[in-house]
Amino acid sequence: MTQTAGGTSEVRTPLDVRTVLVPASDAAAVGALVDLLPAEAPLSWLRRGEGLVGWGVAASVRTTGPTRFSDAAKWWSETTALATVTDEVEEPGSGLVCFGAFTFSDEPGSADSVLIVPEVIVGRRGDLVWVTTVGDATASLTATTAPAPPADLTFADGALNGPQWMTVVAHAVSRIEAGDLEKIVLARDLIAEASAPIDPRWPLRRLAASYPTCWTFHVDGLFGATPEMLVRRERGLVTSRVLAGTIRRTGDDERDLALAAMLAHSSKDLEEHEYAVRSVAEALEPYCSSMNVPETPFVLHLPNVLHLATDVAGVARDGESSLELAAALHPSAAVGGTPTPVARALISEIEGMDRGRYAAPVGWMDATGDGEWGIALRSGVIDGATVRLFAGCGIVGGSDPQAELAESQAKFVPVRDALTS
Ligand SMILES: C=C(O[C@@H]1C=C(C(=O)O)C=C[C@H]1O)C(=O)O
Repeated sequence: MTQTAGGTSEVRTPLDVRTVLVPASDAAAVGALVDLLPAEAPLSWLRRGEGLVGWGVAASVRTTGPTRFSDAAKWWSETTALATVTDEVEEPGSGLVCFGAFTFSDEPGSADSVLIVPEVIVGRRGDLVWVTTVGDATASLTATTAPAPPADLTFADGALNGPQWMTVVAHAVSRIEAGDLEKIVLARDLIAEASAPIDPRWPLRRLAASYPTCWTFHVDGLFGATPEMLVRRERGLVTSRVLAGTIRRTGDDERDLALAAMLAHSSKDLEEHEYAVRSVAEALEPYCSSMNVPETPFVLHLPNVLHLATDVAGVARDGESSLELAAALHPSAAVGGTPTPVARALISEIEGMDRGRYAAPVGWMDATGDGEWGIALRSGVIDGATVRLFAGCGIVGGSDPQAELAESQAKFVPVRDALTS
């Protein structure tokens, strides 16, 4: 049952949902959740082996344009209100759950936004493992056959080549220095082409293994391992992990530690970071009764890069769902810029490509509205034998186009390596 929100009213079939706990004796025998996924339309949200995987489509909705979040949220309220749910687990992520991915832009473009209710979901949190089925679906908890690697993969420039993109970055710097705006995030794309359709489980398994501290996702062709949590709502607690400010790792631990110290004191990176934190704190404030916004960022170590990071936390004031909070936060200055409207307009004017679902909320939500929405970074979109990869960089006054190009290369590494090695 796929619907287009805002269209004609259709008769909705109420969903019959059942969540059962996998007995502790069997839970240990369920291996990595990512290994349970079938090749056909797998859904994934995993970190350190915990999270949710799903498959099959019990219901879905597609939305576009400036009302894409509110249309999806309305559909979810209606869907949850109609459903019959038996849930013996009652953890965030048990019972009725949807996965979702949204477009970056308000402009209708090549991609749309989507919420999908899988027929089967398997969740793991600590020692708990549960299975949710919708309707007559049955769940198999055995590993599926291993996916094959992409065949004969080649990479090519996307919309702009490196020198063209550096010209765009230089133009943005001149606009910042002229006082038009303070920060803009500019992205670029690469196109990977295989000789046969690509099985998303290949990069997913590799990303989950190589980037355990990131959230490894796949929703409707969009996949990646993001280090950035736009918003999580769990039983009244709202948290967000804001990243901005990046240094490439060298592979030499001692040099990387020195780089981490440099990053923590780099005024350019601290400025870029401050804009991102402020945008999240200001957007969350109306929805929280109290908030904690640390004054100083920490350095997040990933295998390819180091980031300045700040964990913002708040207590939810009212009943806004995690998706409504994500809509209020998107796009934060970590992926848009400051001021947001000027940065968004300049992105569409000079970036030269359609971001699709890159740099927009991706994640899941349950019937209570609890959920996690990451920012779809370190990501790609699979379409048959083609993958479009994305990477972007925060630009402030004084940013060097050559250094930003190198930073974007480092941000392509997770998906690039996951496809090839
Ligand atoms: C835009 C991306 O990353 C964002 C930009 C960063 C930066 O410019 O330092 C760091 C983390 C992310 O917030 C990306 O990975 O594509």
